[in-house]
Amino acid sequence: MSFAKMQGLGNDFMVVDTISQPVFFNESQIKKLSDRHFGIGFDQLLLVEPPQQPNTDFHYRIFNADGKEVEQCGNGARCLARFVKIMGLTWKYKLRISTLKGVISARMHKDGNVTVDMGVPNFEPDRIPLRYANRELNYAVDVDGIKYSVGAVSMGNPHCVLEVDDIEQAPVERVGPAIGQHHLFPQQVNVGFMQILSDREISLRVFERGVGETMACGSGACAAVAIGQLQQRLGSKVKVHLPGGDLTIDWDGEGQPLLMTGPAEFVFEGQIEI
Ligand SMILES: N[C@@H](CCC[C@H](N)C(=O)O)C(=O)O
Repeated sequence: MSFAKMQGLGNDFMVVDTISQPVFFNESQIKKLSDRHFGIGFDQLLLVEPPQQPNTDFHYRIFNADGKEVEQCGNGARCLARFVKIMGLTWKYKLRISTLKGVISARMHKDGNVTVDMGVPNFEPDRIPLRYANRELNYAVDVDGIKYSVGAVSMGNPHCVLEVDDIEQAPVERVGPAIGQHHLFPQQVNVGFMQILSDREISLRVFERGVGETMACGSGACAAVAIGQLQQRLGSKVKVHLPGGDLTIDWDGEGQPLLMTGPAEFVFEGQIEI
């Protein structure tokens, strides 16, 4: 089976074209392949499938390194758009791609950057899902007797965001997994730690569900900007500094889709027997 290794700001992917080579991966195969010592090594496996809905070009499936299928991956969407172009699966520069949670669209720029319309964020607790009766700007989440105040949103996948004073000192490895698996989030949650630098610039680290801390999280960047803007701390165009590099997020406010722009790079291709 042929695959490509791709990365978007260091969030890395194994990408497989299942249109020309029908393949199936089970959870334990994905876990093994994602291993950075015994496998290929990646944060997510991305599968390109034939379109399943009218007016779409491809269907896109996403699996975390732990082998579980998820709904959304922003950095992956940019890589997938470049993959189908590089592999000659399309001649288009604008694509509509269905995922588990809806349709996203991607536009490729001449400089190699890709803009993805990540859809309209949903702040209703039952859609995140989050076990709180009413929608609030901040929710209290108790971890070992300490109450953390978090904003929460669904970008198709669940996110919560905590504000920190110093991104370098953020307790990502300690608090990330505790909130990520907190009973208030029945499907677990991606946990973002955001330092607001100005109304148009933030630093962000994300402890991703099913992976751990990654170099970048595209849907996490969208979540942080949406939450920061609703709290009236951020403007409509925000540069997000992640450990692996920068994304630009544009958002015109509630009810509007978020646009994410950033790079997507092909690293190498290979063949494996599965
Ligand atoms: N890295 C991604 C998000 C991947 C999925 C996430 N770990 C989840 O479980 O929801 C991104 O760039 O958005």
